Amino acid sequence: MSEQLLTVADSLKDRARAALGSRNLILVGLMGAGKSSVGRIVASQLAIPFIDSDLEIERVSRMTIAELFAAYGEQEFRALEARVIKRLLKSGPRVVSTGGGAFINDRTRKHIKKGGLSVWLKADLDVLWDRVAKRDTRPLLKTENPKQTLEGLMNARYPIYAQADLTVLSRDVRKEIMADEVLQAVIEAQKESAAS
Ligand SMILES: Nc1ncnc2c1ncn2[C@@H]1O[C@H](COP(=O)(O)OP(=O)(O)OP(=O)(O)O)[C@@H](O)[C@H]1O
Ligand SMILES: O=C(O)C1=C[C@@H](O)[C@@H](O)[C@H](O)C1
Ligand SMILES: [Mg+2]
Repeated sequence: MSEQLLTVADSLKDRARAALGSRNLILVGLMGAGKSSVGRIVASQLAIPFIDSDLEIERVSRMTIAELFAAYGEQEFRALEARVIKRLLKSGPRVVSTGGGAFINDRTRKHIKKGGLSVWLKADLDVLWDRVAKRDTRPLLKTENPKQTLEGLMNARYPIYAQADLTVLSRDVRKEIMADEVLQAVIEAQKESAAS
C-alpha cells in the first residue's frame, strides 16, 4: 500500500472510532449477510472487542444453536438470545454481530436500540443463498425448499431490519471493503446528527 493510501485507511479508522465514542456497534441482518465475518474486521479496524451473539449463546449454553432449537424450540432460544444480547450491550464500545433473528424479536430490538448504533447489512436473495447454501447448520433453513424459506424470511423481516440506524448494502466484494463501508456509514451518521 502506498503511504498516501495508508494515511487514508488510518484516517477512516480513526474518524469512525471517534464517531462511535463509547457506543456499541451492532450488526443486524439475515443469515449470510456477513454480520459475523464483516463485524470481526470492523472491530479489528476500530481496535475494540468483537463479540458474536450466536457464539456467545453457544458458549454459555454449551450447546450449538441447532441443538438449542432442537431441545427447547425457537421461543426459548429467542428468550436466551434476548438475555445474552442485553448483557453484551451493557458496556461499550464493542462490535456485536447478532444472529439473523435477533433484531426481529421485539425485546431484543429494544435492547439493541438502547445499546448502541445498529447497522443492517442488507443483501439480495441470490447473494444470501450462494453463501448459506454452503453450510447446512441453520435450523430455520432445514425445510423442503430452503431458498423459498429464505425468501419468505426476507419478505417478513426486511421492513423490520429497516428500522436499524444505518443500512449498508452487502454484496460480493471483499469483506474488507464491506468493513470500510460500515466505518464510512458510522462517520456519515455522526456528521448528520451533528448537523441536525
Ligand atoms: N463480502 C463477502 N464476500 C464473500 N463472501 C462473504 C462475504 N461476507 C460474508 N461472506 C461469506 O458468507 C458466509 C456467511 O457469512 P457470515 O457468517 O459472516 O454471515 P452472518 O450474517 O453472520 O450469518 P448468520 O446470521 O447465519 O450468522 C461465510 O462463509 C462468509 O465467509
Ligand atoms: O435468522 C435466524 O433466525 C437465525 C440466524 C442465526 O444467526 C442463528 O441465530 C439461528 O440459526 C437463527
Ligand atoms: Mg453470524
